[in-house]
Amino acid sequence: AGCSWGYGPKNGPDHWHELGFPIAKEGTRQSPIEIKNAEAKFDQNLKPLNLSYDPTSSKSICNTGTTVQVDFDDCTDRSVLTGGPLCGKYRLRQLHFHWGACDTHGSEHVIDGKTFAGELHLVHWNAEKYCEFNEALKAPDGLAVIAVLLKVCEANQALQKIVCSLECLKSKGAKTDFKDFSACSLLPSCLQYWTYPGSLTTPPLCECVIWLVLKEPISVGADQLANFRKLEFGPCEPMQNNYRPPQASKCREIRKNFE
Ligand SMILES: NS(=O)(=O)c1c(F)c(F)c(-n2cc(CC3CCCCC3)nn2)c(F)c1F
Ligand SMILES: [Zn+2]
Repeated sequence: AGCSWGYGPKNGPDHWHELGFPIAKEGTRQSPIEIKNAEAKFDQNLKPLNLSYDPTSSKSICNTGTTVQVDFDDCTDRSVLTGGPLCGKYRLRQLHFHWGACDTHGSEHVIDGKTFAGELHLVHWNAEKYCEFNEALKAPDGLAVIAVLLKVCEANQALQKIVCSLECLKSKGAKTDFKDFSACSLLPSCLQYWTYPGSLTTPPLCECVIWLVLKEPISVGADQLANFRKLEFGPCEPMQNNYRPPQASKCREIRKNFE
């Protein structure tokens, strides 16, 4: 079954196409991409994002072996995203992070040539149109992921609950209860965004994501981010640089809801 994918020199993004995910090379809407603001088209028909998250829907937090992830109860419409370019109601399933070995890089999306220290992804799926998540993965409008860029400056109080739980999540597969977490507390005050059709940024790289990249980053403290790097991919392998670099835009249109 070959070696499983990761972010190392032998199983990282440049190898994913030969590890069972040919779409990595052959896909037409792969993510992330570089966003050039001047080339993004303002679309007045784009609605504001409408988030309604129930803090009691958070369940657990785990080290998946490639990221740290908070899972939510997505069996009913407890935490949903509507509006923006979306048709229908998208249920929040999980949130997770990507980050670098140092504060100069680690984000997946690159904005006008600028990389950020990390990126938060809030993963939603179209529960109005599809019966389950794995079905939504096969549809061009199956998922909606909100991407929030992380910039290193003052510490972020809303992140602290996640940072505090990291010490018991060091090893791959570690998992613990994570109740009453307010996902919307992680969002910046301004929800202006760029949007484009893309994919999961990790295998299986399904081309099922409507991306919503927020223009305003959130802050993260240098020591908060240092705690993320104490997690491990595997024994003695610090979890860092778990990001995919920008992929070919292949003449996709990027729209924005701000001028
Ligand atoms: N970076 S991203 O693009 O925001 C992003 C996502 F949007 C995801 F949905 C996943 N994802 C992966 C699985 C496992 C499934 C395991 C069985 C096969 C399908 C995937 N569940 N969610 C993911 F890993 C990820 F990185
Ligand atoms: Zn992600």
